Amino acid sequence: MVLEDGRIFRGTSFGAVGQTLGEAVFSTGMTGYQETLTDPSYHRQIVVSTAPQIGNTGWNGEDGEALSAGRQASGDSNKIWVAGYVVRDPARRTSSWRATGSLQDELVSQGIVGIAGIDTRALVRHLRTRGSMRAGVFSGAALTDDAAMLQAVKDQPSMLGADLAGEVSTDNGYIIEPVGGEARFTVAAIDLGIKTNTPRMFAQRGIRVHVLPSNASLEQILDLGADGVFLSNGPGDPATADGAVHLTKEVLGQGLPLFGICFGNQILGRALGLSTYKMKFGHRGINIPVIEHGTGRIAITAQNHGFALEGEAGQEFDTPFGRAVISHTCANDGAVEGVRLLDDSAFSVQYHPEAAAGPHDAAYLFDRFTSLLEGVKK
Ligand SMILES: NC(=O)CC[C@H](N)C(=O)O
Repeated sequence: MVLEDGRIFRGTSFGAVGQTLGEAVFSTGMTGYQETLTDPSYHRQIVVSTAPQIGNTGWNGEDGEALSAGRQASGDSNKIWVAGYVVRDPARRTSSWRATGSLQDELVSQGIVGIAGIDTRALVRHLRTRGSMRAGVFSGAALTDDAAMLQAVKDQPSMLGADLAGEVSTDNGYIIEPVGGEARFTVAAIDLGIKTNTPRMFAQRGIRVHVLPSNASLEQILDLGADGVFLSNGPGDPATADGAVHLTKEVLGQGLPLFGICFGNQILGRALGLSTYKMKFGHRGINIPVIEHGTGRIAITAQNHGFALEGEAGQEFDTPFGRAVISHTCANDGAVEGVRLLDDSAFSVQYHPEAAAGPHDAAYLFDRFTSLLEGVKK
């Protein structure tokens, strides 16, 4: 594994043999690697697991989060989106009643290049000190001399300025019906890299979800008779997502209820006039504490973001759509983790209340959105 600052880690091939390039980031989740690997937000990122042993539950047919890019048609949410995978000690044996195969075999069959046996603790400390950076993993015939590999790493585009939602979004809209069949509300979900569990959370609350491509228009949303709009998570630099920001302003102008997650939070924030920045090494894991201002309530959350909104805890500000507030911040470093309009008609969080993988502390946000739809409908 070659980092853009010239540091090299030598290990053994894990998964497919060959070459991969991406931004090296680390995740502190001790469980949930299948959800991480299939999360479209990880597109173009090489993920390093801080947990030393990975793979013991193998691979199964249920935990994939890659709903995007037409995967729903085949019911297969198991497309691996990470650019590469870095682990210390891969499990030699799969042990789970749900497993259909091993992690190693799945990486091979999907052509995902990885590396094992390196000092991941040293690598993570390096990324934490220097920040996330471009990297590459090379094995087999791709393993050339150090200077050539370093050049390949440096020749790739940076995550800063990367416009990636269109690469993971669905080409065609599709519908996910509510559990039980009877729809109380209809939500238009803008797919910027949507995870499988998000529409599932809506469906469990009696909501029919129309998943729309990232370039959907206000007319499409209005034609559906949507009661509300959802902005999904997704890869890339939110500063490039001008189309989604424009759509969000139109939706807010209509007074339609709006809810956003992660990339969706960055987009709502931008629509409200905030700017975004690239964090040093981001937040990726499933035990990250977030404070809700006003209530002081803390949620332990799942997160996966390398960018964040500018702002201060509890800060209120004027927008063309009414007054807004920085509603949530991270208890570890003060990063913005949520915004909302003070009239509660639009809100979003930087973390993952759909919790796949992760703790369920924040699931109430789906209930809050459902109540909002109820109130508006009444
Ligand atoms: N999970 C996400 O939606 C990530 C949002 C954005 N790509 C970031 O890295 O901050």
